[in-house]
Amino acid sequence: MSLLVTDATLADGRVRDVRVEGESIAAVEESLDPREEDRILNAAGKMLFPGAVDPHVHFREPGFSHKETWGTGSKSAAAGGVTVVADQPNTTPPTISGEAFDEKEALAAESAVDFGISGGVTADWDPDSLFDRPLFALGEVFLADSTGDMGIEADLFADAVERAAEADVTVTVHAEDADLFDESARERDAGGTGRTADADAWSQYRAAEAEAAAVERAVEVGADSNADVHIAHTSTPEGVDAAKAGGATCEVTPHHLFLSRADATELGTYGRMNPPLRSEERRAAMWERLVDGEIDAVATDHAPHTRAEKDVGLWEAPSGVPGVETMLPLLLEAARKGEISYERVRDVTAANAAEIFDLPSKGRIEVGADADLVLFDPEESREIRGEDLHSNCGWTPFEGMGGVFPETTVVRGRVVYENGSFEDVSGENVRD
Ligand SMILES: NC(=O)N[C@@H](CC(=O)O)C(=O)O
Ligand SMILES: [Zn+2]
Ligand SMILES: [Zn+2]
Repeated sequence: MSLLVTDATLADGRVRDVRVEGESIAAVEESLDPREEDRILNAAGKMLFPGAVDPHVHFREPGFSHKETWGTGSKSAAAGGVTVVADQPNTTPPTISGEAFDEKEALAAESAVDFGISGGVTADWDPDSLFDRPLFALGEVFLADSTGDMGIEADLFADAVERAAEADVTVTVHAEDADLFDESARERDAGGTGRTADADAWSQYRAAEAEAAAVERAVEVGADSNADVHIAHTSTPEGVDAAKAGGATCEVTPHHLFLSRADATELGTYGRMNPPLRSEERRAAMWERLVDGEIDAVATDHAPHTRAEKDVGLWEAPSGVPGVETMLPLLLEAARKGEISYERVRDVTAANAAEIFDLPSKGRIEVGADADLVLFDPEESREIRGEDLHSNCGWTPFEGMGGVFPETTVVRGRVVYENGSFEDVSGENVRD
């Protein structure tokens, strides 16, 4: 199969024709002649980006198919322009052994987009069999409990980092120090359930200081073993600065860029996640660090839970929000408004994660790269609505905000999504 995308505007403003042969990009030229067998995608007036690489999703299988499946999660990814996802280990069973990895990989055959599977660490892990598998990364390694209660002790963390360094696998870290959580915040909870709860008490509880302290520890341990450390979902400028000072890479989620404690009261438990929403001032500082180039990548931490699970009190509700379908749309909307450049959006959603996680064929529109592509009309902004999205959870914390959504998403040369419809194709493990 061959595909010819004509007159596409690239992130840097160049207008190009792009020819796809098989799974790869074969040519990027000012003008290419169509061949008889070509499927033509007329991109006049539209922009073409490399498919986004999201190194942090929770697609919930095995164990929690009522929240999300590889089928629904990956469709949500494709409809949002994400062509590679990396799944996290807090499933049931947790991905802490070779056997658990194999079980998850079999389920991931349902994925509409390419995927990676990361291995986790608990006191019961089996590093020998786990490192025998093609891990996307070791992590997220939980320094404090989050969904799945996989928080680990300092000694085990140091052992795990050493093992990962020996295996040349990047370690991704959920960096919060539970010793610095403010237990007194529980008393300041005003009550209520679901939307009527006030998630600000959650932000007070999992205090901002707890992040930088844990990041500092993680980068120190990483330096001792000469390991590659990547800090997951940094939510504070202090956390980012500690990561960069320690030589680590880091990511930020869309919810820490586009939401803050100012939204927590309205969101209620639907705004409860780890790390929690931060002050408006810290949110703005994160945005600055993203635009400046200090934050390496945007990753969604797509963590769906059902409405029934969220419609309880603040301290009983599970942590996490969905986001894989709205990351690129929110960033493209910000670019449309001139708040960030298209080139920077391209880099933080695709090229940088591909580089950090060693995916040389992903994340760029160049001859020889995988033909993972997203086509969109940069002026076509619409309201984000939970009911329009494809995640099984059916809600979004970004309800009512503007987004520029993909029209067409291509994974290794195959159109997987076009104007609301999916084609029945399956993704592959990026490490196979
Ligand atoms: N971020 C969250 O609040 N929740 C995540 C786990 C995690 O990434 O910590 C989940 O799996 O639900
Ligand atoms: Zn986490
Ligand atoms: Zn996560």
